[in-house]
Amino acid sequence: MLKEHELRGIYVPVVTPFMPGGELDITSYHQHLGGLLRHDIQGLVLNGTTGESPTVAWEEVSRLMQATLLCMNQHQRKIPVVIGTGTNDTASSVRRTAQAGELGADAVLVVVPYYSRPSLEGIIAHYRAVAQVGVPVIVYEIPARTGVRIDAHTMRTLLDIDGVIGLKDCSGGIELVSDLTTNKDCKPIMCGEDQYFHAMLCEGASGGMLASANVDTDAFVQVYRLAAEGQLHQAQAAFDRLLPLIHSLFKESNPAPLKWLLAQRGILSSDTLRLPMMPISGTLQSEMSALL
Ligand SMILES: O=C(O)C1=N[C@H](C(=O)O)C[C@H](O)C1
Repeated sequence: MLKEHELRGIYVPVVTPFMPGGELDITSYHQHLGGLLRHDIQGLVLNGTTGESPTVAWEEVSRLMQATLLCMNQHQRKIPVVIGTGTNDTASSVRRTAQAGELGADAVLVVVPYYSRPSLEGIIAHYRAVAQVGVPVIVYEIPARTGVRIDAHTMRTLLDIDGVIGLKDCSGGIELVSDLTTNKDCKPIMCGEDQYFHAMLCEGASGGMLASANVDTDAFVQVYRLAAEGQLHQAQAAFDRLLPLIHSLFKESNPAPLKWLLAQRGILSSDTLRLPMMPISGTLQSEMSALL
């Protein structure tokens, strides 16, 4: 089970590869994961937004986890695996969290319940119920996708829940992390907003769960390492070199640009997404060809 102090460094939210017909492509998954494990990353996230959780069935999450454990075994590299289990139904999130624990997850990533616009009391009760399962919980705040914004006061209440070990912050800026880290005992905050990675590290984030790290993994590891060593200017310079990549990867909905790039590089056999997600536009393809 993941401890608070292990929530640091680069965690890669892995893409879920599909065949052109939409079936899970475990061969591409193995190939991609094998490549990621060669880098000094601290963890993996399965079934996150980048893993297309809305269209991946739980039985497929289980196959992805089995493939992950096998691949780590083959590469003799065991790192923590976080599984996305959050939904907008508390009972289903609790059930999935228990199942993730049985599959061997070290922690679960639980998105703020979306769509039904629950009250803050409802959101707190949701996290209390999920945390009671006993698998460490990482709160996932992403208001642009959920339609609910958690203020710093409520976030402190969520982080105070026993069994919640930290936060993945995709709140759209650095205000939340700078507010929360004024408390030196704050639980770890992982940046999930790729373009603010360096800025969030400067504000006290402990690392990042970054879709872009599927691509230039070593460069993200280097930014983290330099910042952790206090070499903030060098970290900034290294991060600035990554910005064109990050901007391209988020010009259309993640993970469509990322899958296109990985397929062009021959890491995935196809850039297939499941509807309603669509492959990237021709305009973005031409623009991103420069990244090849
Ligand atoms: O996979 C995730 O979870 C991530 N989600 C964010 C998003 O797609 O908005 C981006 C982040 O890099 C990883």
